[in-house]
Amino acid sequence: MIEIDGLSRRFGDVLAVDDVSMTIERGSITALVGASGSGKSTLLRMINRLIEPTAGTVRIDGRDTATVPHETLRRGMGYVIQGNGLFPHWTVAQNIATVPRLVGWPKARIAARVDALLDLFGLDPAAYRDKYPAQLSGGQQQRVGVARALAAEPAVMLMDEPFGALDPIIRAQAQRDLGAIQRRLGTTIVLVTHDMEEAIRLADRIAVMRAGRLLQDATPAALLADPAPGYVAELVGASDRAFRLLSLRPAAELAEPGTADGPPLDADVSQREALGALLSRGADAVPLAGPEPRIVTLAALRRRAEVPS
Ligand SMILES: Nc1ncnc2c1ncn2[C@@H]1O[C@H](COP(=O)(O)OP(=O)(O)OP(=O)(O)O)[C@@H](O)[C@H]1O
Repeated sequence: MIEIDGLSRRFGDVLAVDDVSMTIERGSITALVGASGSGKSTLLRMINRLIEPTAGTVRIDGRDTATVPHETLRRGMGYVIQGNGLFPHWTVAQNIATVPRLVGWPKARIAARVDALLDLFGLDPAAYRDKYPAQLSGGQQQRVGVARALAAEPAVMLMDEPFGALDPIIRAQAQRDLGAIQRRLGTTIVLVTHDMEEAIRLADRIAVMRAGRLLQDATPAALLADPAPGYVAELVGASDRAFRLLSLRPAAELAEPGTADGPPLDADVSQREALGALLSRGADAVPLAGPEPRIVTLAALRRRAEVPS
């Protein structure tokens, strides 16, 4: 668990982070969102003390990070930045092995870990371990960057716009990879992003920052259903809120007994996908695959999408 308490950082006249307190549960993904200059990166970098706070504390599993030597703290946390920061003259394997080597893992354990991570990220170890970063696509480089940050099995991973430079399709793939790996390894992830869709898709909690202050820290569903008035409500987007709410939940949740025309939708589609099918079929109800005949109706979706004004 990461406990941030009264954390501030001043740069000259600028209060980049202003008295932020929040708790990040172990094994969760927290997204920091907000406009450019709102203090997201500064807050992130104070967690591993790449930036020293002007005031306040960060405790990790109860231990004040001010009492931990910088080296130890940073090696214990993965850190990924936009553009991946791979060493160009090192092979993929050498890049991934950076921290395990520093902390003195035996060679065989490092080699096994490198191959396991390449596998995990869908890169064939035999084909990729000896390549140099310039021989990889941008998406592959980014995956190697994330693999490197995960190499020494850090309990905490800090990510600053990790997917910012990727095109939309590769970005979606990278987000799915990260979600799957996080669930498998139980890593605690703090992620800075400009992209609200990314935050909604990936995060267990979304922290919205503005001018250094934390305005709201909530689950995606709570943020969409009940955003703080003003900036957060604007950011969440009044017109998109209904769609975003529907994209979070499965259609099966709203299923009722009955039959309707047309091919059944897969049992695991989201409510948003069910709405899409209803609109494109011009129907009031669509069938949903399953052992019993069941349908999702436009009326049920409409009730679900209603957000208090
Ligand atoms: N090293 C520094 N020296 C002086 N000012 C800084 C420094 N780092 C950040 N700032 C200022 O602190 C404020 C917050 O910056 P920060 O990079 O944390 O914002 P951000 O929300 O991450 O922005 P972006 O999304 O553009 O990366 C900005 O006004 C920035 O100019």
